[in-house]
This record gives sequence, C-alpha cells and structure tokens, in this order.
Amino acid sequence: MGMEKHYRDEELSEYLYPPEILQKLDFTKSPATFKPKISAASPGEDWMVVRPLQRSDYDKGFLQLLSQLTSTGNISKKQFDERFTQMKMSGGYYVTVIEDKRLAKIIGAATLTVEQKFIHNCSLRGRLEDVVVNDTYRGKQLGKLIVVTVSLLAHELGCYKMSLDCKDKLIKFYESLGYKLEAGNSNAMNMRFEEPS
Ligand SMILES: CC(=O)SCCNC(=O)CCNC(=O)[C@H](O)C(C)(C)COP(=O)(O)OP(=O)(O)OC[C@H]1O[C@@H](n2cnc3c(N)ncnc32)[C@H](O)[C@@H]1OP(=O)(O)O
Repeated sequence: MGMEKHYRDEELSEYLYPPEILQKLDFTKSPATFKPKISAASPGEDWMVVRPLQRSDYDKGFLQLLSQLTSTGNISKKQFDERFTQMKMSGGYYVTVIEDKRLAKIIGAATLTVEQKFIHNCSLRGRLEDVVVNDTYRGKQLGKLIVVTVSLLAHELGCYKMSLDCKDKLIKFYESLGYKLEAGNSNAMNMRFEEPS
C-alpha cells in the first residue's frame, strides 16, 4: 500500500514494441487457411485489433486471460508495470494481443521471444509462448490469427526458426499453421526447481 505511481495517458498507451511491424505482415506467406480471410492488419471485425501489449492492458483483463492458460498468481499493477518495463528495456519480448474494443477487453494473446545466438552466424531463434484465446471467443479463427501473427513476426525479425512446446491434442492445430514434429528431435524435457506460484 502507499505510493502508487500515476501514469499519464501517453504512458498507459505505451506499446511493448512498435506496432507498425504488424501491419506489414504478409499472411499469404503462411500455410494456414483462413475462411473468411483475415490478417493482423484486417482481423475481420472493426471492433477487433491485433497489437503489441500496452501498459493499460492490466486494466483490460490481460492477466485474467492468461489465467485461462495457467496460474498467474496475484499480480499487482506495480509488478505488472515493472515487468513491462524490464521486458521493453531488455528487448526480444513480443507479447501480442487481440482486443475487443467494444468492451476494452483483451480476448487473445501470444508471445514471441527472440533468443540471440552465436551459432548459425549469430542467428536469432524464436519461441512461441503463452498462446490463449478467451473461452467465449474460441473456434472463430482467433487462435490461428494470433499464432500466425507472431510466427510471421519471427520471420520478419530474421529468426531462422520458431519453436514451441504443446500438449499432444494441439499438435494438429499447430501443424495446420506450419509447425512440424521433427523425427528424432521432438522431445520436450524440463527440470522443475519449484512449483510455480
Ligand atoms: C505454445 C503454447 O502456448 S500451447 C498452449 C495453447 N493454449 C491453451 O491450451 C490455452 C487454452 N486454449 C485456447 O486458448 C484455445 O483453445 C487455442 C488458443 C488453443 C485455440 O484458439 P481458437 O481461437 O479456438 O482456435 P481457432 O478457432 O483458430 O481454431 C483453429 C483450429 O484448431 C482446432 N483447435 C482449436 N483448439 C483445439 C484444441 N484444444 N484441441 C484440438 N483442436 C483444437 C480448431 O478445431 C480449428 O480447426 P479448424 O480450422 O479445422 O476448424
């Protein structure tokens, strides 16, 4: 309790990364089929927008949406702000969302993280993380839309490949978007240090 930081409007609308890059993604480059055709620049409804995460998304249900994916814990506005600032300063975090502007609510999200490598001539590798669509909006192509958006973004940023971990039942979903199980090289292994809170 106590000192709460007050943000000006331009700070609240601050993007995690420049939004212009999403407008030029070429959806014809994706193997995904959209019926009807939609893209990040034209998501099919005038009340819908695909854009980078904003500071104000704390108040637009972004964390409530993530809690449909996994446990988020009780994150305060201050914690959210600090993490947003750290992600922005460090670079390589492309948290991307779909907003229903009628309700000022975040209804879909996916994150691309870009890892810097020495191998492959100082290459970049993308990882797809934290994909989720609000349960009342599922089955309307929004999952495809947000995953294809960040996958094309990875390509646009120069990543040589993009990887993900998922449950068996989602393999078909991701295959339809261009991801492949590579024979002899598709084992996800984890070492757990503590229960995530
Ligand atoms: C890398 C990761 O983050 S993996 C974690 C993925 N996230 C989760 O599991 C969180 C809970 N689930 C969700 O949020 C959603 O179900 C998502 C994101 C997986 C899919 O979102 P939707 O908006 O429903 O997907 P969308 O409408 O684009 O469906 C695309 C296709 O995948 C299929 N599909 C979607 N979800 C599932 C599922 N859970 N199981 C099997 N098939 C599925 C759909 O039937 C559809 O097929 P079609 O094109 O032949 O009709």
